[in-house]
Amino acid sequence: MTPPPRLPAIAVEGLAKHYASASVFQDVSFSVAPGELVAIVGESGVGKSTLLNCLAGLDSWDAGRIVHAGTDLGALSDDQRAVWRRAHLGFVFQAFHVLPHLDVAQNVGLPLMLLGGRLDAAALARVESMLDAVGLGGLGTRLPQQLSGGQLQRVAIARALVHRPRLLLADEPTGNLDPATATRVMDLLTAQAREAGAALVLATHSRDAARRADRVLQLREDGMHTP
Ligand SMILES: Nc1ncnc2c1ncn2[C@@H]1O[C@H](COP(=O)(O)OP(=O)(O)OP(=O)(O)O)[C@@H](O)[C@H]1O
Repeated sequence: MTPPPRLPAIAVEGLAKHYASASVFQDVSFSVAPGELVAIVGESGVGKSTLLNCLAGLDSWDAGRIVHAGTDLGALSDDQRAVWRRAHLGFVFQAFHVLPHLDVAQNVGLPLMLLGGRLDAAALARVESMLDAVGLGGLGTRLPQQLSGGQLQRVAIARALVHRPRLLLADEPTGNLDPATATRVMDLLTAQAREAGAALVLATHSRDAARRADRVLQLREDGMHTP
C-alpha cells in the first residue's frame, strides 16, 4: 500500500500584503515540503521580512492563504496563533533578539518554559544538549552581554530548535556577522534543521547562504519566481 501523501510544511496561495495604500507584494504562492530547506532572495524592500512575519502569524495579510501542515493560519485567533507558534515554530532573527536579563541557558530554555511552565530535569538536559550542539557548552550561566555576535546567533539557533519545531523561519540570520562566523552559523543552522527534520525557510541576501538550500525562490512584487 502506498503511504498517504505528506502535507506540505507550508502552503501559501495568492498571498497579498500592503501597508496603507502601498502594496508590498501580491499573488505570492509557494510550498515547502517537510524537512526541505528553502532560501528566499529578493531586492531590499521587496518584502522578505514581511513575508516571514506573515508565515509566523506575527503580521496580517490582505488576501490569500497560509496553511502549515494542514493548519490554516488565517482561521486561527491571535491567541490560537500564539499557541501554534509556541508548539510548532522556531524563529531566528537577524538581530538575535535574546533577552538581556536572562542567562544563556534561560534564553535557550524559554520555548520549553512557555510550553511546560517550568524547566524540569528533562528540559534542563535538553537545553544542555542544545548548548553543546551549537558549541556553547559551559556558557549557560553567562549573560548575553558577555557573548560575541556569533555566539549570540548560536544562542538564537539553539532557542529556535530546543522545542523540536517542525518549522523554522530565519530572517537574515547572518546579516550581522563577519564572513567566517556567518559560514559557521549557517553550517550549524542547516545541520540542526536537517537533523531535526524541520522545514527551514531562510530569507537572505547572501549567495553563500542561498547555495546551501534545496531550492531558491525569488520574491518580487508580483509574486514568487524561480531565479
Ligand atoms: N510597519 C510598516 N509600515 C509601513 N511600511 C512598512 C512596514 N514594515 C515594512 N514596510 C515596508 O514594506 C516593504 C517591505 O519591507 P521588508 O522589511 O519586508 O523588506 P525586505 O525584503 O525584508 O528588505 P531587506 O532585504 O532590506 O531587509 C518596504 O518597502 C518597507 O518600507
